[in-house]
Amino acid sequence: MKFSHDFLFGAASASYQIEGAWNEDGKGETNWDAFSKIPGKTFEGTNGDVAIDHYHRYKEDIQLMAEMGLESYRFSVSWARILPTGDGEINKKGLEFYNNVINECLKHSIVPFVTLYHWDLPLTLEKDGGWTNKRTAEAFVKYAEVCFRAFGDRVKHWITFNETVMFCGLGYLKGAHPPGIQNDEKKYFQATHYVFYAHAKAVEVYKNLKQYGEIGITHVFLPAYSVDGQEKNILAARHANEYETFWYYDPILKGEYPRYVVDQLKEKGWTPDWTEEELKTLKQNAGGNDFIGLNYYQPIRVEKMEEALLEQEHSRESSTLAPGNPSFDGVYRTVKMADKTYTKWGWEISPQGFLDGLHMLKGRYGDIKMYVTENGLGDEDPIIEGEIVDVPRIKYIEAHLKVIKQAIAEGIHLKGYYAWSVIDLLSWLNGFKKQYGFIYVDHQDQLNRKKKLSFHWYQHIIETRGEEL
Ligand SMILES: C[C@@]1(C(=O)O)OC[C@H]2O[C@@H](O)[C@H](O)[C@@H](O)[C@H]2O1
Repeated sequence: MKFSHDFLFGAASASYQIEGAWNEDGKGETNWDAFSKIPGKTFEGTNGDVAIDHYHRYKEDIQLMAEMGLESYRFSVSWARILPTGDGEINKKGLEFYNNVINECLKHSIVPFVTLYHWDLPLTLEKDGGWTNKRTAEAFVKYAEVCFRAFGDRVKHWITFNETVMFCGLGYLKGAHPPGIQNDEKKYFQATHYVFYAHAKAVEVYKNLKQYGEIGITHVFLPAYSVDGQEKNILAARHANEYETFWYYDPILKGEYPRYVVDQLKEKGWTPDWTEEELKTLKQNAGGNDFIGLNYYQPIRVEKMEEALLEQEHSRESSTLAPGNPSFDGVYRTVKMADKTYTKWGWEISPQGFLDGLHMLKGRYGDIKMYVTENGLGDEDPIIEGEIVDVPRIKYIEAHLKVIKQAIAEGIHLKGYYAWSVIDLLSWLNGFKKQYGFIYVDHQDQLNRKKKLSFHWYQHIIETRGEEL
């Protein structure tokens, strides 16, 4: 059986990780431009000043995507190229660049799928409290409207935010991302709330513009499973799902926060300073979501933590989502299990975990349309006689596409798959060491691009619409 004709085979990237040109053509400075230059913050001091120079090589890159037969390209807009100070004057050169990228996609019949926020925040706003300040939420809504009006005649698929749990969790709990704050639960929950509020307002603005495209949000999908059948560990997995999944999906799809978490935040003094108007906005716009984007890489296996949580000193290494770490509140820890398989970065490889998780989501949220907006293998690809023979990536993606096909057959409303990433790019915490792409970038030879084995494999899958999977 083939994937249906309206299922999109895509691949993804993000502005800070590919563009470079960090201070060109009027672009404002971002939190990542500044944070990445603080000694010790990034792997081997890597940063996005040049990245893979997509800003100047986007035509070549999109041409390669066309050769792969890519049906859709998910990329993000750098807010600071459009509004250099976050909520001030529009930078026309910024609009011009993304118009060129969109037009280049359409020239090759590639559907642009645009993420408005993939972690690079204008520095002016970061310095003014970032996502813990409502000003940032209000500035985001203005920025989103500028993008809708500038690109919405050609862009019909919009993602507001990428992986809120990552930029809020790493920004305010682990300190591995800007603003580099550790263990501040109150700020963490406040930031997530203002992101959800900004999302709901952006949905409202988009629907009022009547551009008749679709809008949603992309979350990490990290289904938690108990390590065994013990009641205490089953409850620990429930706790993990409440904080890592339902806290993120409920306010978007139900328009209200999960009671389980709200009650506990109240006890601990972590409740966001929200207003009735903000909560009403979430409720009123929940129905406006056309889809939810899932970034699935792995499930987590959890057990109850018995010992008290000591104040955690986090590091970049302890922030790369490998198992064996306690949850921020010390209720559970993630566990690496002997009978599972893992990537070089310790992420479990579990297509079955994805399938089971999809049914959990459908059980809680009904028949909401879903896209897999990221899935892929972070690896150090083998090079044999000058060829990048990334067979592990082919096996990883093949296994997940098989499960996606099965999920659709079992009634899950999945309408697209975006591999992370279309091309090797800068990893926030792993520099250029952790590769995800179908296209190799040679940092020893002028960032020249080279097709990997997986490029040809994915080209065949798209051509045959996955019939043989
Ligand atoms: C943490 C990490 C990684 O480096 O493996 O997860 C997978 C992927 O998620 C994306 O949303 C990030 O933009 C990209 O940089 C990757 O980040």
